[in-house]
Amino acid sequence: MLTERLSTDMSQSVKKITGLVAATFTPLSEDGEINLSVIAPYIDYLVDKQGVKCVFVNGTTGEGCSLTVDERKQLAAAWCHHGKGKLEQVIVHVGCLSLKDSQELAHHAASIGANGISVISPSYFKPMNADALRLFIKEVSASAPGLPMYYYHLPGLTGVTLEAADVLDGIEKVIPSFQGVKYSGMDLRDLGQCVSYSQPRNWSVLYGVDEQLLAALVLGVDGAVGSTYNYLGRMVKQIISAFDNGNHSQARTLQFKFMEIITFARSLGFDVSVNKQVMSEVSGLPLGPPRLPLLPCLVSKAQAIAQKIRDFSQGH
Ligand SMILES: CC(=O)N[C@H](C=O)[C@@H](O)[C@H](O)[C@H](O)CO
Ligand SMILES: CC(=O)C(=O)O
Repeated sequence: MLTERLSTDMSQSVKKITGLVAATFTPLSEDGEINLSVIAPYIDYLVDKQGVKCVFVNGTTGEGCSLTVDERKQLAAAWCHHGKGKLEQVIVHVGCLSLKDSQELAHHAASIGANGISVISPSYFKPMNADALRLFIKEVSASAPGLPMYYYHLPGLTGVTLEAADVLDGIEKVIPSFQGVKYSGMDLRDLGQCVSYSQPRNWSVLYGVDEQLLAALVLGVDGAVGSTYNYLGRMVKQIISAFDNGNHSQARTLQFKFMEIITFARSLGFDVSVNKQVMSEVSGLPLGPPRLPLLPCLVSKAQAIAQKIRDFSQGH
């Protein structure tokens, strides 16, 4: 009964996610095991050094799909536990190829006090149409009916080309806990349609392509989830403030500088592995190597990118 009431009222009672959400990296030890001892200092770094108080755990950046269900539970629990009183939102990504695994992770996320869950489309057997994907998300949500559910749209990696706006259409009728979308696609028309559908429903639309955030802000997204907010959170907050204050030329100047960093990083082969090493270099946190099939990155590469980031942060 309580769950039912919660679910029905959810979209009005859940606070929108605004501002920046860091998509966290997963610390591994040199022998490839998850290294939970880094989570507490990692949270302090995000809050104190970057002013970022929301995290998205076990997503793309966190190599979620390369981890076991048990590892994902341990990581989610550590983020929730150490984040208590420090973080505002811990969103746990629970997407897996197996519905059962996703349900287990959703149920677990509710039991550890996560603030929300998110799910990516299965990508081996792909949903045939938006109905099939909505059904999958619904079945995951049913394992954590009291937790806000955010659809994670990432066509570039899943290969699922359904438009997010089609997935959202009518989804509130099947999933009472549905609360928005993390949009990591490039299609601004589809993104705009998601914003326009979400606004009257009080859902959150979070953008996920950091280097073109400004375009998404113009379209009215509520916030952003990204890997680079781990180490460029402070800078990107300035882009958002400039935009909010109507100082568009300042917002553009900063976004262009940000693009320059990403362009440089891409010229060196920027992937999650390089990104993770960059975060280790900038923050000093020992995040360790990535897990196969990602290959460890040359430290000199990450150092070159980290230097660019430092120059940028110091306003050069
Ligand atoms: C595919 C992927 O990992 N996207 C990240 C999150 O959505 C982004 O934060 C990118 O890492 C970032 O925009 C740099 O290209
Ligand atoms: C970047 C992002 O949102 C993710 O790592 O899942």
